[in-house]
Formats: sequence, C-alpha cells, structure tokens
Amino acid sequence: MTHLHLDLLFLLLSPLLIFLLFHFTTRHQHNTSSLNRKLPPVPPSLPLIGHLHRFGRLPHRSLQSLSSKHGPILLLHLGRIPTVILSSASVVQEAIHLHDLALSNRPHLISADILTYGSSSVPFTQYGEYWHQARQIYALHMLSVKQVDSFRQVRQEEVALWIERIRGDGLAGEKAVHFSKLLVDLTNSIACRVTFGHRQPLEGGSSIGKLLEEVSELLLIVRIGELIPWLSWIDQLRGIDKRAKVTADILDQFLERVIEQHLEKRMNSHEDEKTGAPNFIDMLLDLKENDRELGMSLSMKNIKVFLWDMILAGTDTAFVTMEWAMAELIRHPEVMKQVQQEVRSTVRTRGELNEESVGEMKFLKAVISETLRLHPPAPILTPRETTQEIKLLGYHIPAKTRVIINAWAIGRDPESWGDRAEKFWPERFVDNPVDYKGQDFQFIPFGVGRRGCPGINFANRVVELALASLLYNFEWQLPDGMRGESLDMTETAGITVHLKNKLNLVAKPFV
Ligand code: HEM
Repeated sequence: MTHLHLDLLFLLLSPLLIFLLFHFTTRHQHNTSSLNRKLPPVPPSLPLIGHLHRFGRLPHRSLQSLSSKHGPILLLHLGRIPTVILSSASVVQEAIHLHDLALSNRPHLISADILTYGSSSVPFTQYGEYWHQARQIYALHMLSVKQVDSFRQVRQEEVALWIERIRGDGLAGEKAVHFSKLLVDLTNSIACRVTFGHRQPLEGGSSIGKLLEEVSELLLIVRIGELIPWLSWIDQLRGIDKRAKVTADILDQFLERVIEQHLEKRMNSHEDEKTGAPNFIDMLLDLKENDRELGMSLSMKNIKVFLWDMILAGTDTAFVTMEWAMAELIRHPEVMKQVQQEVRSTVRTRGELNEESVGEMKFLKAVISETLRLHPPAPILTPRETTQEIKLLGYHIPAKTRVIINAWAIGRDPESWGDRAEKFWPERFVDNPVDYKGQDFQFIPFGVGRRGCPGINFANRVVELALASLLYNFEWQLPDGMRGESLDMTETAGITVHLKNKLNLVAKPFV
C-alpha cells in the first residue's frame, strides 16, 4: 500500500480514533487516581495522547525542562503506559537503596522480542533466573577483569593499525578526516575481533556495521501498538514487523555461520592447537562443553544472544563517548593542549604508549569522565518497570509502571555540580573520588543498581587507549580554518545520542 493510501485511511478513521482514545485515556487516568493514594505530580496532558507530545524528539531535554517545573519525580502517561521520570541524584539514590529489586525489570518491547530471540538479550530480558545466570557469565567469564585483560593485544593491534590508517592514505595533514566514521570502524573491528575472532566476519555485501545500524534503528522506532494496543494494525501497515523479521533472519543466519565455522575449526584441530587469539565464541563453546561446572545448560540460542549483545551493547556506546570527547576538546583548545601535554610527557617518560602508560594519565581520565557527565551516551539509560508497588519520596508508584532515569539531567544538575554544571571543565574530576561505577548517584552514565552496565571495564580500556593514541599522534583542527566554538553540537534522537553533523577533522601528524 502506498503512503498516500495509508494517509487517507488514517484521515478517514481519525474521528473514530479520537473518540476511542479519549474514552480510553480518561478511563485509564481515572483508574490510576482512584487508588486514592498520592501519586507523583502529573503535568498537564492532552486527553488523546496523554503526555506523548511532551516527550519530544530529545526526551532527556524535554523531560529535564518538565522536571524543572514539576519536580524531580513525575508521572507521565505515554499513551496507555504510566511512566515515572526520575531526575535528581537524591531520588535515584532513594529508589536504588530502597527498591533496587522492584526496579530491576525491563518493559516488554515487541521489536526486542523479534530481534533478540524473544527478548533473550540481557539488556532487554525480564528480571529472573535467566537474567541472573547471564550476568554470572558476564561477571565470571566474558567481562571479568582477567578476560578483559586477555584482549589487550587485540586492542593495541587494532588501535595501532587504525592510527597508521589515519596517517596514511594521504589523509593526514591534507584534507579533513571523516572522524566519526573512523571511530565506528575502530569500535566495530575491536568488537568483531573480540567476539568472533575476525575483523570482518561477514562475507558478501552487508557488513556488521550496517546490520548494527538497522537493529538500532528498529529498536528505536516508537510502535503505536505498544502505546495504544488496539492501534497495532498501524504498525503492521508501516511494515515494522516485516522489516524486523527480515533483519532478525539475516542476523540469525550470520551468527549460525560464524558459530559453525568455529565448530568446524575446533573439530579439525587437536587439543594443543586450540590456542588462537581469545574470542567470545570459543569461550562460550568451551563453557557449553563444561556446562556442569557452569550450573546452567547453554543452548546455541543463548550463545547467539551473548555474541550479539557484545556487539550491540558495546560498539555504539564507546564510539559515541569518543566522538563527544573529541568534539569538546576541539571546542576547548586549552583543555586539548593540557591533555596532549600529559599524554606526550607520560609516553616520553614510559617510553611507550600502551595500556600501562595510559593507566597513569589522570587528566585524560578526567576528560573522559567530564565527557560522560555532559554527554552520557544513553541519556535516559534503559527503561525499567516496577515489579510491585513502591513508595518513593512519599509517592505511590504502582506495579508495572515504566521508570525512566534521566542521567543526562542529573549530570547537569547545579545542586550536584555547582554554577559550572553546564561547562566542560575536566579539572572537577582531578583527585575527586566521584566516579561512574554506579555508587555516586549524581554521575550515572553506566546506569545504577543490579541492571547497571557490566561492560564498564571493557569500554574504558578501548576509549582510553584510542583517545590517548589520537592525542599523542596528531594535532587536531577543524577544516577550512573553522574555529572550535563554531562546532555544531546538535544531537540526534535515539537510545544513544550522537552528534547530528558528523565530525570532520584535519589530523596533522605530531610524531
Ligand atoms: C561507554 C560505554 C558504555 C556505556 C556508556 C554503557 C551504558 C549502559 C547503560 C546506561 C546501561 C543500562 C543501565 C541501567 O539500566 O541502569 C547499560 C547496560 C548494559 N551494558 Fe553497557 N555501556 C557501555 C559499554 C558497554 C560494553 C562495552 C558492554 C559489553 C561488552 C556493555 C554491556 C551492557 C549490557 C549487557 C547491559 C545490560 C545490563 C542488564 O540489563 O542487566 N556495555 N550500559
């Protein structure tokens, strides 16, 4: 059906839809308040769509402005979905200290169901036994400090190749480098080598990057049927399910193929030959062979989900962090100079740029923290859902309420960060014990509580080494004599928030 037909159909049906929506929404809101308990403040809404229109294209910003008017805890109705918004460090602290367990579920999302084997992906899966076992596998095997250490050589090799690529190809010092694209290439190749053992495991036309883009986009699409179930036929007409199923099939076939290749290789090699570079597929296949020790049986489906999670959760977030860090450094040449001085003098003293020398670069770490404070890659984290009724700041929050934590607003709250809350000022993190591991509620780019990110250590190693290498090897400028302060910092909409206009920079070799 063409777009014209769809629009016409929608127009004809809209009076009926408006009546039914009005009936549904008012009845629903009445039900919530009839509990006769004090609910969080509800900003004015429209009868048909509740607060959907107030969610905005960039929800972290629109929700911040709502909470500055109505307070740090709000109740919104996104269509049929009651959603509580938490926007201050103290309210999140109370939520996690008193109700972490009750806040550990994720809402059920149809796209995640289709794209991640019935929502088996850890970021989307329901709280319960499977989630516990999966987190154990991350903590003890895939993302343990020892395991992350074992990928050191992969990271160092990939970063070194990447730096040479920037320097070579006649790019460096001549014309602007498509910096954002370079970052995607690096994070993809590290994630693929670590996960599959190869840089580019897909043969033929499509690439992992393309597949990843399609999956992220599909996970982001707002489904009308999820907000207003009886309108789900509109999603069918939009073809979302079909698109998601096609992508899920490509993804599944790809994962099957790489796992088969590894199985074949294992069958054809003797025990003493199984010493290739470490990768998640072989590690999971080893665990599957010894699943009695593991305490759970790992199915092939589980293995596929773990592999895809690593790519999905780990690539975009690290890339976005580096993109924002570089954009802020370009806008603040004095900070750029200071961090380059630290990186270069540490390398001079240590004789080498590697993960050990990077570990000593305090100001570089402060620059990364300040970037994550101002630009958390997932500004409203990942939504939660209450498993039971809870009480927060004296307000009742019913079971099955969606909960959104606005980490972006919390990171810019003058109550926690003072007058210079909006300023990029990395010094605030030098010799400051506040960090992003989830204990300091004013700074939570990796989330909080038991659903917090298990990949912090993995991400840090990549981001620190890659940024240090860029800063050590090159002087960075905007093309055509553009000045840093004119850099467009407009954000894109999405679960992860990028720079809208991709970064193009001139890289002049320093060494
Ligand atoms: C700068 C990089 C990263 C950032 C900012 C980030 C941020 C986040 C956030 C905000 C969440 C949701 C937390 C919550 O709901 O409280 C999350 C969850 C998750 N992250 Fe990360 N992440 C990053 C890198 C990684 C990496 C490298 C991996 C794996 C290799 C990873 C794996 C996961 C997983 C599996 C979850 C789901 C946890 C659960 O639901 O139990 N992340 N991450």
